Amino acid sequence: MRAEPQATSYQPERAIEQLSAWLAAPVEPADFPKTQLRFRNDRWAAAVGLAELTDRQWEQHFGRFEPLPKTLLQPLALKYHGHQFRVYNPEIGDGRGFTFAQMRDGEGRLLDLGTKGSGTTPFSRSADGRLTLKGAMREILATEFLEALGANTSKTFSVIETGEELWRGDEPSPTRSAVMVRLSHSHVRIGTFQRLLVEDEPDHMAALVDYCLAQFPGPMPPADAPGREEPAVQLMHQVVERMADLAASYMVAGFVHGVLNTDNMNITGESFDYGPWRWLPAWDSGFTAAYFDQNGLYAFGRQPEAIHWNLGQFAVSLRALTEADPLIAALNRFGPLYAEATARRWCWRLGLKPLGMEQDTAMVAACEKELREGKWQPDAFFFRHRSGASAEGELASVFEPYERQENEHSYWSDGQPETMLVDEVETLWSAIAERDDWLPLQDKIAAIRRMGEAHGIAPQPQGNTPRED
Ligand SMILES: Nc1ncnc2c1ncn2[C@@H]1O[C@H](COP(=O)(O)OP(=O)(O)OP(=O)(O)O)[C@@H](O)[C@H]1O
Repeated sequence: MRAEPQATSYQPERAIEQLSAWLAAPVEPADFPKTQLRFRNDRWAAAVGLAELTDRQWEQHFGRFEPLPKTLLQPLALKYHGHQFRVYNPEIGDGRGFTFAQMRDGEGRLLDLGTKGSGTTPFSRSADGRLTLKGAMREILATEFLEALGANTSKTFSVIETGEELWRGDEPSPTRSAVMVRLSHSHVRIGTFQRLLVEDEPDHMAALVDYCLAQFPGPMPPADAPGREEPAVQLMHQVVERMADLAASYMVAGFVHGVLNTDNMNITGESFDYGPWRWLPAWDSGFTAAYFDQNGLYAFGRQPEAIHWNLGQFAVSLRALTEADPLIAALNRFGPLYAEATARRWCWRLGLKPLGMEQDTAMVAACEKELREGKWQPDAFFFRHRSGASAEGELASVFEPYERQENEHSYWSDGQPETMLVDEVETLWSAIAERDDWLPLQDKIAAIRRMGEAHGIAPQPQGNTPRED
C-alpha cells in the first residue's frame, strides 16, 4: 500500500514532444469571458509541486493556460481513432481538450495535465469544444469516489467556471460552462494505436510502444510467454494486466462507466472520461448507465467483457509490429487475471485478509448471492459486512475463517455508508444551479475523502501507477 502522495518539488517534463510531430496537433486554448475557480485538488497538486500556487495563479494556468514553467511549449491535441459502441470512428481525437503540461511526481513517474472543455481543435468536427459545469462536477464526484474505493483513476485536478452559455441535448439549456484539468499518467489510448494501424504508420507505432514501455514501466511477461523479448508483446502483457485490474475495480466498486469505447481506454490502465456514469442502486448485472446505450452493451455485468473486447482491438493494432500468437497468449491471461483481481479487491473492500483463490472466489460468489437475494444497495452491503461483521446464516460461515482488519476509523461507526447514487448527484447539482451554493458539493468531497481514509486510501491502494511496488 502506498503512502500519501509525497509533497514534492515541481519537476517539469516534455517527453511527449518526441512524438508530437505525428501524434498531436498544436492548438490554442479558448479565450473565456471569465475564469472562476470552483475546485482545486490540493492533495494532488502537492504531489506534483503545484500546491503553492495562489488562486489567482491557478486560474491563470488552468483557466487561461498560461504555460507552466519549462514544460510543453504549446498545448497538444492528441490524434486518435476508436471503436465507439463497436463502430469504428476515424474522425475523433482531442476535440475539446489537449495535453497542457507534463511533469514527474516524487517517485519520478511521468504525469500529464490534460484539459477538457478548453476550446475547439482540428478534431472538434461541428462541436463547440466546451464542457458543461455539470459535466465537470460529475467528473469530480466520479474520480473522488472511485479513488476512495481503491480504483486506479485519473484525478480531477482543477475545475474553473468559464462564463459561457452552452446548449446540450441532455441538460436543461442554456447551461453553464467550465474547463477541467485532469491529472493522469498518460493520455495514450487504445485508439491512439488503432489510428496508427489504419494510417499505416508502423514506425510511429513502434516509437509509441517504446515510449509506453519507458515512461510507464511494468513487469516482464511471464517466463513461458511466447515472444516475451519483443517490445509490442511486453506492452500487450502489461496492458492486459492493468485492464484486468481496472475491470475488477469497477465491479468491486459497483461502478458503471457507461462508455467503455476504445478511445476511453488508457494504456496505463487508469480509468478516465466520466460522462454518463452511475453507481449501482442494486446488484444488477443488466444495469446500464448511459441513456443512449439501448442494447446494454456497457451494462454493469458486461464491463469485463467490453474491456476484454477492447484489448482484442489493441492486439489487432499491434499486429502491425508482431505475430498474432504471442498477442493472443497475452489476451488469454485476461480471464484468470480478472478473477484474481476481483478476489483481491473484494477482500480489500471487506477488510478481510485473502485466503487463496478458491476460498476467496467462493466467498465472492456467496456475497453476490446475498447481494441479489437480500436486495442490498451494494455500498450498504460492503459497509455492514466490513471485516466480516453482521452476517447471518450461510454468509456468516463463509466469513468465519477470515482474519479481519480492525475497523479503527470512526467512519465504520456511522449509521450509513457514503453512496454516490444519481438522486444525490442531482441534488448536489441543483444547489449549484439554483442557488450557486457550492457547500453541499464541498461537504460531499470531504465525506468521500473520509471514506477513503477509512479504507486506508491515502490515496493509492494498488498504486495509481502501472509501476510495480
Ligand atoms: N463539446 C465537444 N466539442 C468538441 N468535441 C467533442 C465535444 N464533446 C465530445 N467531443 C469529442 O468527441 C469524441 C468522443 O467524446 P468523449 O465524450 O468520449 O470524449 P471527451 O469526454 O470529450 O474526452 P476524454 O475522452 O478525453 O475524457 C472525442 O473526440 C471528443 O473530443
